[in-house]
Parts: sequence; C-alpha cells; structure tokens
Amino acid sequence: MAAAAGQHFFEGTEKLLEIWFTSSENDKSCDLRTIQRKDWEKLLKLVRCEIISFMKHEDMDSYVLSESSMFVTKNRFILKTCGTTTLLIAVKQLAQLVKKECGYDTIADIFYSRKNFSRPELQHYLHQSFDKEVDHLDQMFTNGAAYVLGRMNKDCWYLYTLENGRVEQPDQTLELLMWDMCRSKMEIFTRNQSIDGKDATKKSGICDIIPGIQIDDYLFDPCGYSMNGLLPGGYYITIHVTPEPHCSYVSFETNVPQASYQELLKKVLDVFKPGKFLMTVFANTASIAKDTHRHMEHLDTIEGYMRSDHQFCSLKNYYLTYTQFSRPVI
Ligand SMILES: C[S@+](CC[C@H](N)C(=O)[O-])C[C@H]1O[C@@H](n2cnc3c(N)ncnc32)[C@H](O)[C@@H]1O
Repeated sequence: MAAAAGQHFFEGTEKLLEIWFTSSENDKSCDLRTIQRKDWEKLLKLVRCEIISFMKHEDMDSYVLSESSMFVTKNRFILKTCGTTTLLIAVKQLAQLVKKECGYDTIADIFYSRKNFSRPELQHYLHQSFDKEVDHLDQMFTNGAAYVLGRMNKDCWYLYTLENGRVEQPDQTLELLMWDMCRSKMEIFTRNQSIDGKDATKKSGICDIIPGIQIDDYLFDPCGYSMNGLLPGGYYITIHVTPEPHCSYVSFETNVPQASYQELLKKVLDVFKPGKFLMTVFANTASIAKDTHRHMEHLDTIEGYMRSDHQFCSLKNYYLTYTQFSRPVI
C-alpha cells in the first residue's frame, strides 16, 4: 500500500555501517568499549538519533537507538539507522574519536550498505542517492569499491566496501529486509495490541527465533519496535519494525554463524509474513557459513515465496549472496 499525499511517512529502510579497526603497532590493549557514553552521544547527535537503552554482554555492548541500533565490540563498530538520519556524516568523527580514545589508527575494513529508499527526496542531501554517498566515502578512502545488486529500476541494494579489506577472524552477516508486511502481524507492534517491548517480543514469537538470547526491546508510541539480542562470543541479532500499513517494513540482522541459514530464515518469515523480502549473506573464508552460498544458489522457492533475483559476488575476503523473493500475486 503506497502513502497518500500528505500522509505520515516513515522510512524504515536503514543505512548500515560496519567498521573493523586495527592498530598498526598491534597494540592489544585497544578496545572500542572504552569509549564513554557521552562521546557516543555526541557522535550520535551528528547522525540525528539518540540512545534509548543499553545492554552489556561479555564480548559486546549494544544500544537501542531512537532510530535503530548500535553494537560495539573490542574492534568492530556497527551502526544501523533508519528514518532521515545522517549516518555517513559521522564517519570522519568516528575515526578521530576511535584514534584518540582507543589508539586504533587503521580501518581494517568498512561495509556501508542499504536498500533503495522509498522516498529518497526526504533524505538529507548526502543520502539522497548512492552516488552522493560514494563521493562522500571516496573522500575518506582511496581504496573504496561500490556495488549495486538487484534491479536498478525496482528494488536494489547498495554496498560500499574496501577493495583490500583484511578481516581475518571468522565473520558472517545475514540481513533480511522485508516489506509489504502482513497487517495482523504488524498490529502486534502497536500500543493497541502490546503493552511494551517485552509484550511485543513474546506475542510476535521473536523470543523463540534464537533461544537463549539476552534481549533489550522497545515499543514506540503509538507504534514501532526495536530490539537487540546478544549471545556469548560477540553474536547479536537485531530487529526493527515499522508497522504503519502504507510504509510497513521490518529488518532482521544477525552475525550468528550457521552452516545453513534455511531454518532461521523460515522462523523469521513465519514471525513476520512479509509480502516481499531481500536477503544478503556475507561470509568470509574462515566462516562456517561460507558454503551457505552454494545452498542458496538452488533455493528458488521457500515457504510459498518465489525467487525473483539472485546474485553471487566473490569479493576479496568475503563471499556475498543477494537474493530477493516475493509471494505470488493470485
Ligand atoms: C525506530 S522504529 C524502527 C525503525 C527500523 N529501521 C525499521 O525497520 O522500521 C521506527 C518505527 O517507530 C515509529 N516511531 C514512533 N516514535 C518514534 C520516534 N520517536 N523515533 C523513531 N521512530 C518512531 C515509526 O513511525 C516507525 O513505525
């Protein structure tokens, strides 16, 4: 359902930034988690969002934000922001902050990605097109590589990364971006049907997607939902829901390593029942998820969805699959 003229609109589609830091002198004491909350708050002001909630686990700190989430480990920073936030404005200040407060002087790799926006004209100038975002990042990185996957005249997904990135530890990320959502499922993420985040997490079945996770969830008023979930070992899941029928959108992201993501995918689809979704899977050669790309190649239907696009990329350090599915219109 499209937004009518003058109708409230929220851009659920997030801008996603992941940066891995390293020290040229191999200084083992560097740790991003030593950055103080007041410094994060200052940085997030540039992005135009704020911290709502904080959760700490052995290997990872997580923050629920007014516009999505932030995750911080010893050497990796993840910032995911939706709406009309200005994420890329903060990259330079982030690198300066990390150098000053933690001693990391090198960026080992960067991944900036997003789906195409529904209403790009509502974004800050810098985020109105991927070309502008690439120009901005190219001013900071001499070795950036920009890609577009999917259909440039329909739904697509943009990625900016480094051509000589060097993340050596096993790493994998699955992201599921869903839209044209089931109305009754979306009602759960409103104050009409749920009292708070915890209630929505339980009623929706989100609590059963990955058992044993430590959850930090938040239900906005009158609607909207965000959650971070942490597991030992620096593993996370994060879910964000924009339930308004004319701009409904949900995202699911995790770095939990699995040899096949098929079961997880089925669980997430069952919780949200989207009309359409796109999925991206990154896995480096050290990851147990590296063969998941081969399984996905042959997956042209799943749970009543038909595949409309599928692309595989072999990047320098990572394999990447982009795939899109939709429910057949009857
Ligand atoms: C922040 S949440 C989750 C955003 C996420 N990127 C997504 O996937 O939709 C956005 C939802 O919360 C609602 N919302 C209510 N109050 C909000 C606030 N103060 N800031 C941001 N979103 C708010 C929006 O209308 C929208 O439905």
